[in-house]
Amino acid sequence: MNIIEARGLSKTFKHAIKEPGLRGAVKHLFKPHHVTKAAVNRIDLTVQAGEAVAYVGPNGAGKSTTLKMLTGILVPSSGEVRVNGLDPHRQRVENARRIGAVFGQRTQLWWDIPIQESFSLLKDIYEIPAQQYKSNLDTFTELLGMEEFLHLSARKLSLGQRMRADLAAALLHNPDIVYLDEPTIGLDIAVKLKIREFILHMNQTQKTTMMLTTHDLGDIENLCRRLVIIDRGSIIYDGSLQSVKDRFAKERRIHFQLAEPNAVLMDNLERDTSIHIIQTPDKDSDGRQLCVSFDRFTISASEVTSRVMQHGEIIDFRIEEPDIEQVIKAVYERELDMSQPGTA
Ligand SMILES: Nc1ncnc2c1ncn2[C@@H]1O[C@H](COP(=O)(O)OP(=O)(O)OP(=O)(O)O)[C@@H](O)[C@H]1O
Repeated sequence: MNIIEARGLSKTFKHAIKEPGLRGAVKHLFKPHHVTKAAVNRIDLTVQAGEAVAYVGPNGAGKSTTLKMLTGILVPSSGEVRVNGLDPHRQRVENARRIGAVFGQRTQLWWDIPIQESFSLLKDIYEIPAQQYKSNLDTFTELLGMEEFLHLSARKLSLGQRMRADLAAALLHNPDIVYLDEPTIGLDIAVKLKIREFILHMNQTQKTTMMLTTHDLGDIENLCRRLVIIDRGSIIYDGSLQSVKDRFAKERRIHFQLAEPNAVLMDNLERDTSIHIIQTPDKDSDGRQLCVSFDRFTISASEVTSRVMQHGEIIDFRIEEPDIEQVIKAVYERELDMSQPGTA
């Protein structure tokens, strides 16, 4: 079942163009000049109930604007969107009952009252049955380690404590779908792991659909099998994290353990234009470790291995997994053409 369905969804914003200085301000007052810019440009997106989707892209790509349209905060300029069969903006109240949202930079908790009181207010607002409320609160307190700060007000919490409380607040009413905008931003590794475990737990046990925007690749690798990349308002990739690696990680590395130091092999590799030596056997090593890199769209791993084997005996070898961080960085920096499938 599709829980999110967006077709041709767009949002444009009008930006005022002012000349600098007082003259520009006066001129703008009498003859305002605006340009219209598409923050989200005709995106199609469907998400199945129970999926965990990472929605990523460089700064200003349109991630938050998309989430705001899905939550009903912003009205789309054009296109269609349905969440749980509802129009998120027109049926905002009904939609809000069935979703949860965590925006890393803001809190939905009351600033000056104890966290447990905030939770209790949410119980009344969402009309959560007493038993469900108690069971969720107990489970969340345990999983997120909230016991020690339940009596404190949001104002007094550290960022990590507040994020845990915000996450609990967003899920207390058992929403079908939760939007998480940078849920681990600025957190230390221990809290990050706790939050990831909790998200994973809710996704797996309650089948809560998770839609997550993040710049933290650890969040993506640990939580989401599906990756949607948006750039300049358009979706440029929608697929698995693994296939991003398979299709776009150009450079591969192989680590060889040689039977013995081998000058002839090294000479041959130095002359081979498709293979680059990363780590030459030197005085510090025993001369038997060799690491080479190659462009996998130009030459295959088996061909590299066979070229090495032509000149020397190999005891062992290991192909290094491509670094997803480097791939995503290349996508953001527009070094990769996402419309071109890989050749291998
Ligand atoms: N209320 C607004 N008025 C005018 N322009 C806006 C508004 N909100 C967003 N924009 C513009 O829309 C574009 C997309 O912004 P958005 O916040 O969706 O990006 P993002 O992908 O979430 O970025 P980030 O990773 O930096 O949070 C940006 O160019 C931004 O300046």
